[in-house]
Amino acid sequence: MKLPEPQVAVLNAASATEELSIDRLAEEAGLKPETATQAVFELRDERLLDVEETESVEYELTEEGRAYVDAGLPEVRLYRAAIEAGADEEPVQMGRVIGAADLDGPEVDIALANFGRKGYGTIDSGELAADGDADTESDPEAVALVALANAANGDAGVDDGDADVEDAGDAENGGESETDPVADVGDDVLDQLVSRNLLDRHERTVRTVTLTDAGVTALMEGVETAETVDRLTPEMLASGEWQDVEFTEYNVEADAPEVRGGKTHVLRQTADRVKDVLVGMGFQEMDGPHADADFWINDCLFMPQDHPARTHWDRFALDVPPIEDLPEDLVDNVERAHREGVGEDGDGYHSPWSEDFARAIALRGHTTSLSMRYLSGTQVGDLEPPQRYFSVEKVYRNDTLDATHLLEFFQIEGWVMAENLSVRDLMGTFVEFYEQFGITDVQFKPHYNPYTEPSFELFGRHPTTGELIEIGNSGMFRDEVLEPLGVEHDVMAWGLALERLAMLTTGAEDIRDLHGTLADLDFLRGAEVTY
Ligand SMILES: N[C@@H](Cc1ccccc1)C(=O)O
Repeated sequence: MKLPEPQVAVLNAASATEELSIDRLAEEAGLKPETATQAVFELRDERLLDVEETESVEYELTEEGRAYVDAGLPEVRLYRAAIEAGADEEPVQMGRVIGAADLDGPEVDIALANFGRKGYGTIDSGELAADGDADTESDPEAVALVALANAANGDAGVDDGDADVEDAGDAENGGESETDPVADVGDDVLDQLVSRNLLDRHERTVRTVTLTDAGVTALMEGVETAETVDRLTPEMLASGEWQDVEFTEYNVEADAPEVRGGKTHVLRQTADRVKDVLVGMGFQEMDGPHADADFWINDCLFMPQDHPARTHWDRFALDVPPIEDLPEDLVDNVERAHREGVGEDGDGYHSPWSEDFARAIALRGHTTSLSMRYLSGTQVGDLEPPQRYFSVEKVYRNDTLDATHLLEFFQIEGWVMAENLSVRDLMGTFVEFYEQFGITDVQFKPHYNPYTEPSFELFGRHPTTGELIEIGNSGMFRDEVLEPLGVEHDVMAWGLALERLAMLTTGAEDIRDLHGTLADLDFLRGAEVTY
């Protein structure tokens, strides 16, 4: 087998039985660590080496920690001074003890806090009492500090002069098995020292390398240095060897790692396609506020104010001032429709109706609020038939998250105003729309909405599970909706779920695979829609 020189050196230095760190391998192979690291990974890719990663934790004394190694912990100094002042016999004036303990500035607070915490004594109305039996000699924090300092000094100068102390299970840096100083110190003591800012904790990844069976076999069969080199190394540059070597030719057919560029999310692709289709069918786009007055979200739709969907269970209410600008005539008309009904035989709800509630702001639970705004003439003026409007926008519902429900999702809202519309027009529109997405068996089920009559739910068959899933809701707006708005023609309308459409076109079985924090990236990368 022929390999580039650094790989040959690393392979020869590696062992099948002993785990070696990359630094150690680099040293034995006479390579710079970065050259060795690269060679290690190349050899791993060729399955000649195994690389194992372990997290190691290192502790380093801070400047403050080092200062206490010599001077003693402030609380220990305070205790000694207290004993000398006889505070184990009877309480002593605190100021006297502090003075004698030679504590300055911030050390005073540190000493007092830890003195109490460790039960060295008590402080009461300016007097300090010491517990004569306290054993400051074996204070775990003090003992640990000294042990860590000794270990760090022992190491210093041997390697890189780093005064680091490593946690258990690490066999590098010198290798000689001394007892691990950190292993004897309990985790809670280490945590305490870190939180007192006497120790710094560093986490790092240590990679250890062993030969694989294939690596051993390769070595036994003989590994030679390839005559050509495939890259420049720092060593070649430093020695000038680069001038004499022959470089390997590029293999433009070699496998390369897969590079994934960004792509438009399937939901966005679906939304864009929906817009294209609807514009192609003669629709114009609506827009409007995500947070809107309940008036537009519900009252205009003849939704009684005590309807369950309007309770705090389903609604995301917002703690903001109520809406001010509502057309007064419209407010009156809507109130009248709710209380008394419309037309000659209209009846209304005869239930209380509060304008304050109507003006309160919430996140919209459907984009039918936009349809109300547009139909009322407040957005683009009064509209003469025929008119077609749509939106593909986000709505918010306090639902329970599951395979078919999200708390935020996109609705494909739409309506058509014309003279003499029938249910056939409504159904025909959906058939034409869904055909553009390859969905040819839309099914209709009679339904009830307070604002449409008749109403229909739409269902589509899931391509992989074969189950019928609900994909939309629709109907012809009632007079109780249209009359207050001043609309004198028929209006058919709908709200379709964009995510459900995407489930049918991508085969996603769980809506959460499509978007949100739980989205399945592999699924999304592979999801292909041919819109
Ligand atoms: N607002 C309805 C959809 C709908 C809109 C317009 C008319 C009829 C139904 C929903 O969210 O389910």
